[in-house]
Amino acid sequence: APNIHIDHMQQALSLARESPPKSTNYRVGALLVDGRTNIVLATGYTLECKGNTHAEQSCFIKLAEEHNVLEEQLGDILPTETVLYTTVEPCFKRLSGNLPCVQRILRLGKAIKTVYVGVKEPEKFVGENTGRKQLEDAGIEVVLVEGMEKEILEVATAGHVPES
Ligand SMILES: Nc1nc(=O)c(N)c(NC[C@H](O)[C@H](O)[C@H](O)COP(=O)(O)O)[nH]1
Ligand SMILES: [Zn+2]
Repeated sequence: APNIHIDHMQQALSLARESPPKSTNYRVGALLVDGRTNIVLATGYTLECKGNTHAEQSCFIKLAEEHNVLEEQLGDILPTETVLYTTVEPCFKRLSGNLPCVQRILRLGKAIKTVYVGVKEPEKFVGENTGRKQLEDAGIEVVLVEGMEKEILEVATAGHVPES
């Protein structure tokens, strides 16, 4: 039977393929979905929105613009069972120093209850990603969607120089 989570993760992977390759980040795709209706509320990919933006962040920026609110006010707008799909798990630290997506998700915890991820973040940039525990400690469920790891990582690292 078609798995709705695989369907959404495949859609997120298609979005990731739109991201311009860069050696200092990953090409990621993300979706915000209404968990009750499975309606897609927003899509995003790395560097979609202006500046050095992440896929998850681009979803939030676009929705905030659409509803004419600040990003941190989206908790009042989003359905209370909102689900985030992201091909690579949300960042907990960014080498750029920009606000990590785990923090962006935590402040929307009133609405975002579940995060589906395609792969854990590789340790290349910031070592082990400890974001999953931060989300779970805040009552946000993090679920690994299995089976797409290889293609997600190929897309994510397309901008990287092959390891010598
Ligand atoms: N989940 C996730 N979505 C993204 O859209 C993206 N690019 C990353 N990447 C995580 C990686 O740790 C950071 O890209 C580096 O730490 C560099 O930080 P910047 O991206 O320059 O802020 N992770
Ligand atoms: Zn991020």
